[in-house]
Amino acid sequence: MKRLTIAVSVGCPSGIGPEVAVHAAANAEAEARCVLVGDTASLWRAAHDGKIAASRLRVVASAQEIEALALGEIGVWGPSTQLATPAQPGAPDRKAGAAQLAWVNEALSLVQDGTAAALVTGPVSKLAIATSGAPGAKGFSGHTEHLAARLGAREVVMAFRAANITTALVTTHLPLAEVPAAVTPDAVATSCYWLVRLLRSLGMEAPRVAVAALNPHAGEGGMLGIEEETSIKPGIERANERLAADGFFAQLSGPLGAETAFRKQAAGAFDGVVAMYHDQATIPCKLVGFGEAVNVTLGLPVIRTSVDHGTGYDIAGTGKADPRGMESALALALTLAKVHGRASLTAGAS
Ligand SMILES: NC(=O)c1ccc[n+]([C@@H]2O[C@H](COP(=O)([O-])OP(=O)(O)OC[C@H]3O[C@@H](n4cnc5c(N)ncnc54)[C@H](O)[C@@H]3O)[C@@H](O)[C@H]2O)c1
Ligand SMILES: N[C@H](C(=O)O)[C@H](O)COP(=O)(O)O
Repeated sequence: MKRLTIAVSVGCPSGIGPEVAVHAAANAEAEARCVLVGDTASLWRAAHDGKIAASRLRVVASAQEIEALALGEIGVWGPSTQLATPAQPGAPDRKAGAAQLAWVNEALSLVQDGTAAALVTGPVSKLAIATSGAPGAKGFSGHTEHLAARLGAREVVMAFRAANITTALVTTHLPLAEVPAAVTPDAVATSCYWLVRLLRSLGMEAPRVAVAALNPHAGEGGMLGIEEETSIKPGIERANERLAADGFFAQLSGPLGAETAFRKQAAGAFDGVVAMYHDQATIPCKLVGFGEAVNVTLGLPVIRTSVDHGTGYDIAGTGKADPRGMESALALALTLAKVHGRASLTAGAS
């Protein structure tokens, strides 16, 4: 059996990231060799609290040591940045913000240098990172934007996959007031294109995709907004042209009222929905799949998935955190790595 290494940045050490990461790594498919990147003391405490034998955690410091991990062993990346003072569950310390960002970058490096096949990220505090003063942290608004900038990705699309909802966003971490201007034909086309690519990677040869409207009732013939005519319809046309040029077939429908698009997808009429803004996608997705939905970044030169939930400070260290989101994130990363190899869903690769 060929095993693939998945590098996992564990997220805020005062949140539920370390516990869900250790738990999910302990239950991961045999083909996934997990290497956790975070504060070692927090990881050992999470294993102890989660009743996972400490003997299953092994500190590794090189690609060779990772390769040598036995079935059932969980790698802990020894060169990870360490905290100067122990993290307190549920009591985030902004000083840990720099470490959270460092772990993302360190786990990414393992993918970039070929040691790992995919990156899975645990939940971070955006505020702690953005205010940490660490190089590259100012203005941190999420992994999606950070990874795109760090990797020089020309296009990046945030997507979520739950049991019966798969959705890609046209805009991500943006104040709502700035959304209409950001819903451009190009942005709509990019999101449609990458959602089709994701669905194809998951085995759908001719995905059926609904493109949501921005305005109530799809603009009601212009009475309730014009973006459907000025941006979304031209965006769908551009997406169809790009997909055809790349030899990909898909049925793009829309703009459809967002409520209709998601309701029909949940009922099986569509394989995916393109959403115009963050909460238009995350509310339905997390309503039906919270705790097990996966956040996946499309367009990067690496495979990156993540949990759909946040740092859960109110339950950190209590044993209440549901690890299924991290388990699903590991499983999707493994699936994509098997389909694409390390090269990921990059433009040009099919
Ligand atoms: N992938 C990420 O890095 C990511 C994702 C979402 C939010 N965040 C960040 O997390 C912080 C807190 O955000 P929030 O309060 O909006 O969302 P949250 O997901 O942390 O918490 C919302 C509620 O859901 C519960 N919850 C979350 N995960 C759970 C799990 N696995 N099992 C059981 N219950 C769970 C929490 O206890 C809380 O009551 C913010 O800083 C936000 O930016 C990070
Ligand atoms: N938008 C995500 C969610 O709602 O779950 C979350 O904020 C994390 O986003 P990044 O993957 O960009 O950090």
